[in-house]
Amino acid sequence: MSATIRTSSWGDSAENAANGSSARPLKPAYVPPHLRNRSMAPAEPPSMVANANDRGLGNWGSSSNFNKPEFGAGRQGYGSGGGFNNRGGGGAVREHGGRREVNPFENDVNESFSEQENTGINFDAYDDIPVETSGENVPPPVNTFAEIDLGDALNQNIQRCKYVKPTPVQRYAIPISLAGRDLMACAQTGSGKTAAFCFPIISGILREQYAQRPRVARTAYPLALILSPTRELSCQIHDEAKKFSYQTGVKVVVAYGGAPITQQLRELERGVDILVATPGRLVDLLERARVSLQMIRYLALDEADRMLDMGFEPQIRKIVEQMDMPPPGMRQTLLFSATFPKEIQRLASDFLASYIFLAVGRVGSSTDLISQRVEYVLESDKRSHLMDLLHAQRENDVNGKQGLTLVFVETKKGADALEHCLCVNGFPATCIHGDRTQQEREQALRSFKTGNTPILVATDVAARGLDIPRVAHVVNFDLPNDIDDYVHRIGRTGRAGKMGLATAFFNDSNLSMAKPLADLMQEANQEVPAWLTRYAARTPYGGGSRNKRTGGARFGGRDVRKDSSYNKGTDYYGGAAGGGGYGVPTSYGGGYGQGVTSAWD
Ligand SMILES: Nc1ncnc2c1ncn2[C@@H]1O[C@H](COP(=O)(O)OP(=O)(O)OP(=O)(O)O)[C@@H](O)[C@H]1O
Repeated sequence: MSATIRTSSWGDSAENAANGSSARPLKPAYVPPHLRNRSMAPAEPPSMVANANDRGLGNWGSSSNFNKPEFGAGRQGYGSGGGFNNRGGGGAVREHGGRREVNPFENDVNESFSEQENTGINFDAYDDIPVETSGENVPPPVNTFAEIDLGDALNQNIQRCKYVKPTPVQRYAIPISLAGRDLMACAQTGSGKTAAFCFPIISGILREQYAQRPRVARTAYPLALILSPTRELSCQIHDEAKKFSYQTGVKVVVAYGGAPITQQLRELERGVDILVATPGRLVDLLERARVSLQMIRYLALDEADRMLDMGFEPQIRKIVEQMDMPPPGMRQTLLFSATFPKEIQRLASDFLASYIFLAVGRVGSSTDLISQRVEYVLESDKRSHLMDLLHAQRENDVNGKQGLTLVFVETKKGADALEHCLCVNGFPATCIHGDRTQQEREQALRSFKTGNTPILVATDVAARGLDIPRVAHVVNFDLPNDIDDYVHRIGRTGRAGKMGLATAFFNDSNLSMAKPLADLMQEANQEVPAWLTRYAARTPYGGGSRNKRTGGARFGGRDVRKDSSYNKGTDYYGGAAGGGGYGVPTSYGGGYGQGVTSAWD
């Protein structure tokens, strides 16, 4: 027997709210495994959410405390951070446009390292972590933040963040960057790369006496530019950078597409030292001459391999090479990612001068922290299988503090459809993808983060960089076509010392992923099902043509300059790929050519 319910999808409920109707087609409700084949009363209609922007917990068990900001709220009363030095020039950064600086720690609900919940990163586990550095005169790593002279104000903010020790990537990357060297850094997801590039930039800005910036009306002259592929990630980096630079006088501004440009222009006019941006919006600002890159001293590309992938490469080249940014050698360039395919490394060398290559960790994921499972699920069974998993999760929830579940699908339509299906079956879900308005995207993410809707269905727009505490489970409902994308997706859990679970649904449409997936799992000491090993043996290496990696060097964990074939006959740092473009017939989501609206940006 199936119960019928009325429901409303996210988009529709807004529309319905407008026209006073909420009628939807009738759908059978999900029946949990233990109630199947039983005569039963119609399932309780899920308490669907009235508000189009708030999918609420509905009947999601007893997880009533999802919404509570339990940690760190109201932390304040810190003394003035002072300043590293009295930096001259710069101008606009001291006063924050004459406004009082908001305490970014005030509403800090990041529980990652709270005493109650977390023992913090298990640093001992990292003691034997393999680290590879190459390049000339590599500065030695440090063991503590105290060993590095970051300045009082920044040190105080590090304490406010409750960072006790530097993570392995920070131990190596910060001294390298502070020594003024260009860096290509590869370290696993959730291992603290954001701070690894933010600390040296902030410290450097505080330390240096930069020449007076030009005074051209309505044009901003940032000293540092941090580029990232998605709006949400740029916002996150901006939030982090604001914490790190609190009371230092360093001004951080974010610019990204999909949001009104006027507000961003106003912020820029008030002065900016560090500009965090997505490429599309930045190009717009440059073309309007509202931003000049003439004074850039630091360029950081987060998710650098994605930024130099064919979707973004033309825009990145335009920003870095064709506008007024100082060339390599005159600026410091920092590239970070958890994955660095060799062909991207080659391309990246165009943007670097005498760089140091750093690889921290064994494989391109948080390895032991993430339990990886792969299950054979027919396309037609995926939905019911997912609901079984979610149901079991709910049943096993002993303390009412269910973790969050992130479900990755291939297409935007697929995301909408799955979200709808979950909601009508009583699983509080929301979704994020490139066809949603920016407001909807931000609202969905907020609702997920707070636990109000503990299931987020997402396309690859949420695959990289997002640091969402309490993501306990990542489900690859549709496997990606590229193993690196898999690495980034599962990296949304098992972050910063926490354990996580990743489940992948595999079927015959994923044959090209059999071998890379089996290899990756094996390297991460995960149990590889015998059937997957058989598939892997039968199928040639696939996993995305842009990402063939030779020699077993996982996640590009090897400096491409060491390859005998590297750049034969040309200058070591001259860039092997020349004009870029490495002819990749990819079908990965999100990439876009010049002038095309992006799901990412
Ligand atoms: N030294 C530290 N001590 C404790 N926590 C830290 C430290 N450095 C960073 N963190 C925390 O670790 C978490 C992950 O950091 P971050 O988002 O920078 O990871 P990432 O390496 O950039 O991951 P991804 O590859 O997914 O982008 C964040 O919540 C951050 O606040």
